[in-house]
Amino acid sequence: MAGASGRVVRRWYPHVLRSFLQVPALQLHVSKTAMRASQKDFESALSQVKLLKDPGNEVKLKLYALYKQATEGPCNTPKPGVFDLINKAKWDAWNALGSLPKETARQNYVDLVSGLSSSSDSSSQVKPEADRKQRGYETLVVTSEDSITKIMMNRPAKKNAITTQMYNEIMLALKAASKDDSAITVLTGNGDYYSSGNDLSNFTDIPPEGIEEKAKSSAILLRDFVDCFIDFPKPLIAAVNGPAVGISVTILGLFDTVYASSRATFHTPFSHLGQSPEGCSSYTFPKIMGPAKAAEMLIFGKKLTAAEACAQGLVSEVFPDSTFQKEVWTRLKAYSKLPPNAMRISKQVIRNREKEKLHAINAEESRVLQERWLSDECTNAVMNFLTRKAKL
Ligand SMILES: CCCCCC/C=C/C(=O)SCCNC(=O)CCNC(=O)[C@H](O)C(C)(C)COP(=O)(O)OP(=O)(O)OC[C@H]1O[C@@H](n2cnc3c(N)ncnc32)[C@H](O)[C@@H]1OP(=O)(O)O
Repeated sequence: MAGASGRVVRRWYPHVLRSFLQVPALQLHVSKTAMRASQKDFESALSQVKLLKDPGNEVKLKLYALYKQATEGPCNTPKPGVFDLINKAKWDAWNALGSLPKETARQNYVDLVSGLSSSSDSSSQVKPEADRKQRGYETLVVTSEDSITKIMMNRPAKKNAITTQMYNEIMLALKAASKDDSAITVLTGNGDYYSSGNDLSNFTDIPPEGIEEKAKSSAILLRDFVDCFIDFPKPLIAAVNGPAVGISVTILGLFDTVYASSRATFHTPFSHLGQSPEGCSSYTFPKIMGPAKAAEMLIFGKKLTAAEACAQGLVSEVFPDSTFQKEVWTRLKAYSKLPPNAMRISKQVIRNREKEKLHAINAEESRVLQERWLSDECTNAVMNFLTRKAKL
């Protein structure tokens, strides 16, 4: 037991101490302004600190140490025992200030509080939309706030059908989100639909090399797209704001959590389109809901309500449509405050066991679809959709 507790202290404390000593305001020399903080400034900083939002343990330790040094001088109490973790951390922080003069400690305390107040003012301010929105996306709105990166599909007039450009932009946004400082990433849709799946007009853009080349490049795009979801390292949440079709449904099996509006439906009409399952759904769906239920969706195109999808394990929770946004974002903001490394590692432990398998399944599904796209069944179904209005 002694060994275990001792190890915890040794591993985290030097980090606290190091960062404590690196803060310029706390360095152990008398700065030009060090003698200027009056008792009044110090008292006002003491009142101000109570109004700040929680600055985190490291900063609280720094504040504690400076307060003690400013009011009592060098550390003068016995060192707490090794298992008294909190008091020992406080004692160590104070003791590390050595013989720093009381006036300097008072000034450093005032400087630190003043820095915290200005950064807390700017972080609580509602940032203008233009600042939060990441530039460079035409089919998405990508924002990062409250440790959450939100990727919103943004073709509401086309029910967020996924064009080649949107596939590419989603991949870019996921790659950027995997490296940014957000804790969690959310995919959602703008408007009444989550997404109507693959934009069927993708199939009309045939290159001079012919239809085979189109099928080949589409299979590569599909495989790369799904790979991004398999490999995404942080918790990935779908906020399914409305009906979802095709590939927007199948990839849900690769998300960590799926929240759905009560208005959402889940539909994979692959046979109707002369196509076959993708997004690793040939593996994830039978695993999630059992083979019989999966077959009804993937072979017969049965549409599920949100409640049915939840009962079958594809959806984590359903919220009434009228409160969907409010309830989901409140929940997500709470989750985004959990320790990000622990969440990442938990996801890795869950996902790594299956990663290789998922990549192999993705490759196989993409290969089969490449052939399907060249079939008469598929060509006719896509033509029927694209000419349906002309026929009316
Ligand atoms: C690189 C390739 C990878 C491929 C991966 C394989 C992926 C497979 C799939 O995703 S299969 C699923 C494909 N999706 C569909 O089959 C859905 C087709 N759309 C519909 O059935 C309907 O549009 C609807 C039920 C989604 C909505 O119906 P309704 O409410 O009546 O609205 P409209 O049909 O009038 O739609 C409005 C507007 O949007 C256009 N649109 C909607 N979905 C798509 C789509 N998937 N592809 C292309 N265009 C779509 C629709 O044509 C209307 O456009 P308009 O106003 O006429 O210009």
